Amino acid sequence: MESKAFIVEGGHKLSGEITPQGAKNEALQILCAVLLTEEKVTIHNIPNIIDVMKLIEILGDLGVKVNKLDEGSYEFTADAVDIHYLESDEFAQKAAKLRGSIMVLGPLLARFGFAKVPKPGGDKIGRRRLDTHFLGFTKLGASFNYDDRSSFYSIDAKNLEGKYILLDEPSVTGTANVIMAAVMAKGKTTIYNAACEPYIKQLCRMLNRMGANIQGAGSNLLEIEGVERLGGTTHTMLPDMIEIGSFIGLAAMTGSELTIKDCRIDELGQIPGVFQKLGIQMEFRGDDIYIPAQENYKMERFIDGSILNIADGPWPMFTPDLLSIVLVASIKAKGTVMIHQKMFESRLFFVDKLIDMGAQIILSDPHRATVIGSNNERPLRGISMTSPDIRAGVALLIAALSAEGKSTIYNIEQIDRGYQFIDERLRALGAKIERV
Ligand SMILES: CC(=O)N[C@H]1[C@@H](OP(=O)(O)OP(=O)(O)OC[C@H]2O[C@@H](n3ccc(=O)[nH]c3=O)[C@H](O)[C@@H]2O)O[C@H](CO)[C@@H](O)[C@@H]1O
Ligand SMILES: C=C(OP(=O)(O)O)C(=O)O
Repeated sequence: MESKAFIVEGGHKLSGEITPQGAKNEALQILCAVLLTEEKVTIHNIPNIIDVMKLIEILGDLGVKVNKLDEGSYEFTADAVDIHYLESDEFAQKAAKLRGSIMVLGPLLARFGFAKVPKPGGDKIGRRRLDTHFLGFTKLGASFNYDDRSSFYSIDAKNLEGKYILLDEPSVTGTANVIMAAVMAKGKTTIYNAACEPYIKQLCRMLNRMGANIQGAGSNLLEIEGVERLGGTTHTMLPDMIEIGSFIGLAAMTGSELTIKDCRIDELGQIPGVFQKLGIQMEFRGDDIYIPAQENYKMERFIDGSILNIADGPWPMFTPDLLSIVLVASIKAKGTVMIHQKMFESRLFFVDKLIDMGAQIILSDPHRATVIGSNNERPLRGISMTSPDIRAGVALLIAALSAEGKSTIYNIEQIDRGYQFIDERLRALGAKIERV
């Protein structure tokens, strides 16, 4: 995709049904896990987004046979991995473009005793340290080196041995990496303070189907009994919960009646409840979320009458990836809310664009923004803006679709990194978006 901007004509109501794509952050883990076996792994519901396609390309370059079966369905066979590819300039360039590339480390270490990656890419949303990954690998017996000049992290180990590992923080990609390193280690590994997102649960389920022995999936205490080898399997990605949350925010801000199909509501944790706290009505119809057209909605207060505060935290707390969407959805509500982004320090700066559009927001510091909702009395106005990161990008797109007049959003590669054909899918609901 060569395009650079979306031109959005705001103020149109959307309506209809939309089906979420497969989960981006699950896909990045699951794709790396195909490196753990020389047998065929079939994966369904793979989202067609930039980050995922880049990772598939890297797997292919590493020698994994990639066979596309259908839209979103692929077979992978890692029976001839060329570990020397990790030394190439091409790998350095490609792997540095996405966050997910860091998760080739665990499986390559488990299978080949060596791995390296450049400093990974992903959103520039504050410091994104990787200590947890290397703390885990070194506990299992690997030696670790960081080359400051080339920005390459490398690890190697003749043998990995199961250990008790208390993670310093429940890092999502860190937990996935340590699990993948531990599944074929000798003996028992216990990971405490593990991340427990549905993504990690899905990864554990997949690995168990491949022959691993992991107990505790979905909790913060994982017990892994090492096995000799893993075999092939078939895996289907969950619907992307961040897309689901984004569509709830979109429906609310544009006053649209939308049905979000096949949501796996059982795996959404706090997500629907947080949007309901903003006053957004929704109905669960089987596994669909129905959102009626709402001109007005009123934020709740806490039981003692104090002002609402919505903060992120490691799962099962509210995911940081949806705070930008919650923030934008609160602009139209009646009431006041403090949005507290605890985990990242540069994810709220996009609010200056919302302020330019007419929103009443006070950015108190890099972590906290207070939104004084308009009760739908002061519509936003369209402006030109640049998308700083994936979720802020979609938050700005939602704001633009709800605004009076025309907006231009630049740097939409950020949005395409994580939302599949978003312009096309929203046009089908009646949105006026042009890709230029
Ligand atoms: C490819 C991928 O899957 N990316 C996701 C993954 O990134 P990623 O795995 O990189 O994020 P981590 O879970 O490692 O940490 C995210 C940030 O939160 C901080 N932190 C973490 C735990 C904690 O208890 N306290 C704390 O402050 C970390 O220091 C870091 O700054 O998880 C993040 C947190 O859900 C999401 O935003 C990213 O979309
Ligand atoms: C921050 C995100 O992605 P990444 O970790 O790939 O930068 C995200 O998905 O919101």
